Amino acid sequence: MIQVKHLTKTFVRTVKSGKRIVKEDFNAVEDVSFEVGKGEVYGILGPNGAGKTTLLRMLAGILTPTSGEIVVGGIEYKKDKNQAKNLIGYLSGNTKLYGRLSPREVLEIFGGLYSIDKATLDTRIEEIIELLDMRSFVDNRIDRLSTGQTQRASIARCLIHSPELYIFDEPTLGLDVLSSRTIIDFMKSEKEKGKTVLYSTHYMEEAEALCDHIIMIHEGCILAMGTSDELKSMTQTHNLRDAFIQLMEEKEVIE
Ligand SMILES: Nc1ncnc2c1ncn2[C@@H]1O[C@H](COP(=O)(O)OP(=O)(O)OP(=O)(O)O)[C@@H](O)[C@H]1O
Repeated sequence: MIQVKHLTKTFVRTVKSGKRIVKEDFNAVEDVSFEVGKGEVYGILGPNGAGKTTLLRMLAGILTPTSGEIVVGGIEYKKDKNQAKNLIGYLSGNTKLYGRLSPREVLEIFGGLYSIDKATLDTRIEEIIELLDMRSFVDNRIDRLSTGQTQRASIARCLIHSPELYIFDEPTLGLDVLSSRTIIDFMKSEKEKGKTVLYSTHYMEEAEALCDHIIMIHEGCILAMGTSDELKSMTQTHNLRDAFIQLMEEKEVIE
């Protein structure tokens, strides 16, 4: 469903060198390659600043890579980015919804942006309300919703055009167990329908339970990737947290 080949993003950062402040290039994402098949759930794990958001923003077509290639559903970004982006539902880490509207009104506006006809849109909105358990708050103002309800409304907005690939940046960050559960169940049910999910998280136990494959990244590079069992056996650990710490320590020793 998505192929990522040698993806790199270089930013400029400011560093102090003696008494001088100098600018230098650094790679927030460096030579990252992987492939996610249809109907798979891939988790991207990494500490703060590892490059997860930068990577997902490039995959969602929001940020232009410095080098490398992205192919979504057989369509190369370089050839037709808009067509490729139509296959994607992207949830950013800082999605803001208009507080005075209700989730239903947001969905109607986004449906209009995708030129979905009224009857199809009404049916789609009903499906999404069921899927994300939004019935009790779908007609309330967004600025009066709880954090978990607001997050579900943000996810709902990404679903309106029935994308094939979900790219979610920390969808369960800061949510209680019940709100997280709704979103995790949603990702599982979409996988069963053949949809593909690529998402970032800091929650190792969640990734262990949900993901078919895990990509561990550190300082922009892939540390390791595989199933949770493969990562644990490769590091001779019993959980992903220990596997990750071990892989980071090994990398630091090599450097
Ligand atoms: N537009 C930008 N310009 C310069 N540097 C940037 C820019 N965006 C991100 N960075 C830097 O790139 C690195 C990776 O940031 P990124 O937000 O991708 O990490 P992350 O893994 O998502 O972190 P977190 O888990 O804290 O959200 C960081 O050092 C960050 O400061």
